[in-house]
Amino acid sequence: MTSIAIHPAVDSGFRATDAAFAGGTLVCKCASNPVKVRIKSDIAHNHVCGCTKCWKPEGAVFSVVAVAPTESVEVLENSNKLAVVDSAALIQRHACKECGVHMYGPVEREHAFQGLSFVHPERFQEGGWAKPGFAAFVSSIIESGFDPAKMDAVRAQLRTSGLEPYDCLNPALMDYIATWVAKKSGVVAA
Ligand SMILES: N[C@@H](CCC(=O)N[C@@H](CSCO)C(=O)NCC(=O)O)C(=O)O
Ligand SMILES: [Zn+2]
Ligand SMILES: [Zn+2]
Repeated sequence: MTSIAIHPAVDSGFRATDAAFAGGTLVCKCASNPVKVRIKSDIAHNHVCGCTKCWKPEGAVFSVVAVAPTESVEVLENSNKLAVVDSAALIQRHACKECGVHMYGPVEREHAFQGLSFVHPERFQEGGWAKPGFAAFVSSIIESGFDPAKMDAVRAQLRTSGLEPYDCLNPALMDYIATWVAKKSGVVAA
């Protein structure tokens, strides 16, 4: 059976991870004057995402995306090349206007993820970051034109790569969001 191009970092086997990884510098794809963004802490909840909004490298069906505290994010170079993709979205994805890479996406609105920024660790110039732990928004790949008849094959391939498929986020994050909502509404004590 032909395999599906999930994402280059997944399909080629993950690079070694380093428990001591404490951030690095994200670099866009521009050959000259690349945007550089420093992440001054480790990333968390790294996952592959099939949603239509996350940036994916050429040919990939999924993105690889994680979070870091927004206070750990600092644009180092060429900030003039950055623009927000969709100012109405929860995640304010700051993309390079020339090469299209999403460099960081802070959540500023009142939400369980407020204070976190979404980043694509494959753009770290350093190795060592934690590999993705699950697959999110898998059914959403159909919204980008993926053949619905191949969804069983996609989910099987994700599982083979150690990425349990979910059609939203994983249970830990969904429980985290629901707990935040329950505390905000008062049905659970804050
Ligand atoms: N079916 C939609 C889903 C889009 C979506 O909700 N994406 C998630 C995950 S992004 C990284 O995990 C999300 O939280 N989006 C918030 C936002 O994009 O601001 C689609 O595919 O478009
Ligand atoms: Zn660029
Ligand atoms: Zn996404």
